[in-house]
Amino acid sequence: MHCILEIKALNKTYQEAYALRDINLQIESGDIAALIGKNGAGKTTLFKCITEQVFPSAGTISLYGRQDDAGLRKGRRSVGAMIEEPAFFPDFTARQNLEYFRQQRGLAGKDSIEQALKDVNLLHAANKKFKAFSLGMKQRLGLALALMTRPELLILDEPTNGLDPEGKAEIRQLLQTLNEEKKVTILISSHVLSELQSVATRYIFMDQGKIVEQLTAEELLQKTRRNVEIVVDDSGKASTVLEKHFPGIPYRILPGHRILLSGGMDKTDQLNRVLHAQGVSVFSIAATGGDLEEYYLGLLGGERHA
Ligand SMILES: Nc1ncnc2c1ncn2[C@@H]1O[C@H](COP(=O)(O)OP(=O)(O)OP(=O)(O)O)[C@@H](O)[C@H]1O
Repeated sequence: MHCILEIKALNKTYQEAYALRDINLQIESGDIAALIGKNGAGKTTLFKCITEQVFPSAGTISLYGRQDDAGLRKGRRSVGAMIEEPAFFPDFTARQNLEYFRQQRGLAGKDSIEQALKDVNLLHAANKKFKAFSLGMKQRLGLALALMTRPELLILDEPTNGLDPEGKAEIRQLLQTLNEEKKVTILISSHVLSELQSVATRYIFMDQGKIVEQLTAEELLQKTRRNVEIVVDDSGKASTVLEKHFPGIPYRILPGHRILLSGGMDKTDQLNRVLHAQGVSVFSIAATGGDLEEYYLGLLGGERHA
């Protein structure tokens, strides 16, 4: 693991209004870092600063340890981005569209087109006109364009926006494959936490231009783990033991000899020991993951997303 991107004390103002305020951030190679925040939180502006589509008002950006102009220019060649919808030509095929951008951007090697189409599972539709694509296919073609430079860091601004659940799952699967097999580090934004929770390794929560919290996926899970589920041979006997020895922990008996405790995360060893000592066989005892969406709403407020 090494640091690919480092941002220090970054500010961006538009007509004196802060779009970004004192952003400090590090992205390590191998991360799938999810930038989560409501509309207007500053996600797109941050991405545009990294890709030099807008200029920061203050602060520094380093790519691969370099923040000088030449170093940043070199580093940006290893960054692929899909920030706003690329303006594909409706009457061009997928392949023709990519060829147009390959020439426009002066990218070497036509094989980059085939590889990018393959990476996003669009080879079968390479000769289909863009206007005949579904929204999910359009998004994947945008992703292919971002992948044509074989980036080490991929920046994606709400790539699942407007997609149906199947389209969202497809993009998630693609990102996971790119990350695991091609070792692409990914910085991705969304305003829906639940969309990213199965793939992200790190969460960066933004609100009103500021980073309000940064957590690894593991830390987020720890924070939201509240319940303990126990599987026993005899739930009736187990409930008697719980009431006698752990009167402060509310519980519910579930089908399949399961008992769900509201709390007790710090007492799993003790629970195990006491139940065994009282003649109850414990087959498993585990913390259950909490509701990450709830955590996000608690942190940032706002509406619940599906
Ligand atoms: N070109 C601009 N001129 C003036 N203000 C801008 C400009 N671009 C963005 N802003 C403002 O900066 C703030 C951050 O916007 P930004 O688009 O970065 O948020 P976001 O988190 O990406 O939101 P969304 O989820 O809606 O894309 C907002 O208040 C927005 O109105």
